[in-house]
Amino acid sequence: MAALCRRQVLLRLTTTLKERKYSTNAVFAGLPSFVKIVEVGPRDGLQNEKSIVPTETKIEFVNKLSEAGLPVIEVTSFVSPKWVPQMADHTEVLKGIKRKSGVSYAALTPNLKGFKAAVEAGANEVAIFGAASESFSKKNINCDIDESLKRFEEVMIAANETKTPVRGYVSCVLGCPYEGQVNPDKVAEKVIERVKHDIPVEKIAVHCHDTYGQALANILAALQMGVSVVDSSVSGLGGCPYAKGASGNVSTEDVVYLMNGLGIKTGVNIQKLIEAGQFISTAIGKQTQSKIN
Ligand SMILES: CC(C)(COP(=O)([O-])OP(=O)([O-])OC[C@H]1O[C@@H](n2cnc3c(N)ncnc32)[C@H](O)[C@@H]1OP(=O)([O-])[O-])[C@@H](O)C(=O)NCCC(=O)NCCSC(=O)C[C@@](C)(O)CC(=O)[O-]
Repeated sequence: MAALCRRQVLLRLTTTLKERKYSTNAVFAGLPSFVKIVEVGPRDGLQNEKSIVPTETKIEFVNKLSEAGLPVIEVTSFVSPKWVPQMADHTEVLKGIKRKSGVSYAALTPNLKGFKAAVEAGANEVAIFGAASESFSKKNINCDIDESLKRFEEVMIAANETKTPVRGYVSCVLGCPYEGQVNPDKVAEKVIERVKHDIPVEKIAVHCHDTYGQALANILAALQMGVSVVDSSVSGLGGCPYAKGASGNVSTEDVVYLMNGLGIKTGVNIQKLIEAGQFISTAIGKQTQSKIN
């Protein structure tokens, strides 16, 4: 009897979530009322594509994402073209996009050389990217963690001078494709709870790939811990060329659908987002990984 009641409650909740696609009331107490979505599709999504996506296609893709209402779009990366040929047209893409007021156009910068080029090309913000795993750090940026921190310090000093906002990625906080489990002392077992002691929770973002189908569950858990910035990639594009076996990011369409269901605002127009996803999926000849299309 009790089990039946629970099922009925769950069914009702599921139906309510579907009906409340555009609701403004948070269904669960304690969740943020607004979530900032950082769209990483043009960078994280396309960096792993085997054939080079034409620059014009990338520009149109970014423009469609801007029109969908995404507040931050990670457009490209200023990394070595020998390491990631797909991002070699970073400057042309950043200079070619139609900038929408209020949108921040971001770029990944592994070192000072990348930072200078990104700012010169018009990046509004940059991202440095380290790892909690020595193996991944070496595979991805060809140096150990200590050396990477020295490079990031140089970027931070330069960014301070130009007043460029910097975001910092820490890869592999929940596990490494080369080392497996990551030492909890390096990141802390309940990572958000631990990191919250040192960094205000509003400065923390989650960036989930969906390799094991756990991304949405992890995002919801993060929101319940006070996080309100979520990275995602339209159509679930992507993966990292230096992370063996990593699948694409959680799809932006799925994240926005979840937020709509929970009554959390994002400012994103889901229909335009779906169209942007269809555009890029067709352009690269891949099926969308999103459930919402
Ligand atoms: C970091 C480096 C550059 C070190 O690469 P390196 O070979 O050790 O660099 P180096 O300092 O020895 O220099 C070698 C050559 O690279 C050049 N170089 C040096 N820096 C740059 C630069 N910024 N842009 C362009 N060229 C650069 C430099 O000028 C030199 O040129 P050469 O004299 O041989 O002609 C390289 O390892 C690299 O580019 N790695 C990037 C790998 C990458 O982009 N991975 C994917 C992004 S990370 C990711 O996806 C994870 C994330 C962020 O999404 C979070 C998550 O999901 O976990």
